[in-house]
Amino acid sequence: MRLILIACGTFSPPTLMHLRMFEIARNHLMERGAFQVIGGIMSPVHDAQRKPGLVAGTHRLAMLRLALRTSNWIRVSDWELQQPQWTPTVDVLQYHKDCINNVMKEKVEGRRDSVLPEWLPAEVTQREDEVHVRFLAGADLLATFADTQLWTNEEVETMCSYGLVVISRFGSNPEKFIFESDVLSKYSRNIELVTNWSTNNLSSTLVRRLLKRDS
Ligand SMILES: Nc1ncnc2c1ncn2[C@@H]1O[C@H](COP(=O)(O)OP(=O)(O)OP(=O)(O)O)[C@@H](O)[C@H]1O
Ligand SMILES: NC(=O)c1ccc[n+]([C@@H]2O[C@H](COP(=O)(O)O)[C@@H](O)[C@H]2O)c1
Repeated sequence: MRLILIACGTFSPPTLMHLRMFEIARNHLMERGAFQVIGGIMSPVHDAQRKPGLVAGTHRLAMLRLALRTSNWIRVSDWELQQPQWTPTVDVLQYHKDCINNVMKEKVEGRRDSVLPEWLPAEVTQREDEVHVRFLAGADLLATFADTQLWTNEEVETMCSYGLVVISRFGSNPEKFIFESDVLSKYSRNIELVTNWSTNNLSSTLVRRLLKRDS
């Protein structure tokens, strides 16, 4: 099964752990044998999210591009930043999935109408079998699914239908969290939990704090 992993987040700033998250997920899925991870997408959130410490999207995009210079499979998508306002994550997944399907359809029909986006892996058009999109997140983001102020039940269901790949994070207990959520339990087969054995509590918040102190 061909798969593209997409991670949405603030990336303010991007850290080594954001990149490690992709590598850990891809290694795990490839070892399982059933998946061929053909690409990774990092989608920085719109400035309208207004989270404290969120630097301007142009800077976050530039930092992500620099961070991903040496990666041959993870790319940045600026689609969220280009929108007039914040986009719910289900729509971000839908947009990228539709775009992949369109490009594949054009290839099958011998057309080349659309300009290929920078985040689209070349492998997409090399075969005709479906490319699945899965949401990649740390366990702390999964935990926010319980907050009905942030996510509706329908959104959580849609996210689970795409499939989730969740990387363990210090202080989070995703197994317990899934068990305690009716929706997540229902879709537990679509949630791939991956243990990060080289635990590292690096976060953008910590980097911002240290930078502010010049340390
Ligand atoms: N150390 C880590 N281990 C596992 N996942 C991580 C780690 N750091 C970030 N992530 C994941 O990366 C994604 C994007 O994170 P985001 O930039 O939104 O927040 P953050 O890195 O936790 O930063 P902040 O400290 O500003 O909240 C999320 O899914 C988050 O769970
Ligand atoms: N309902 C939603 O679609 C929803 C809710 C909360 C966070 N998110 C996304 O999760 C990512 C991380 O956001 P926070 O940094 O606020 O946890 C962002 O990309 C944000 O857009 C989406």
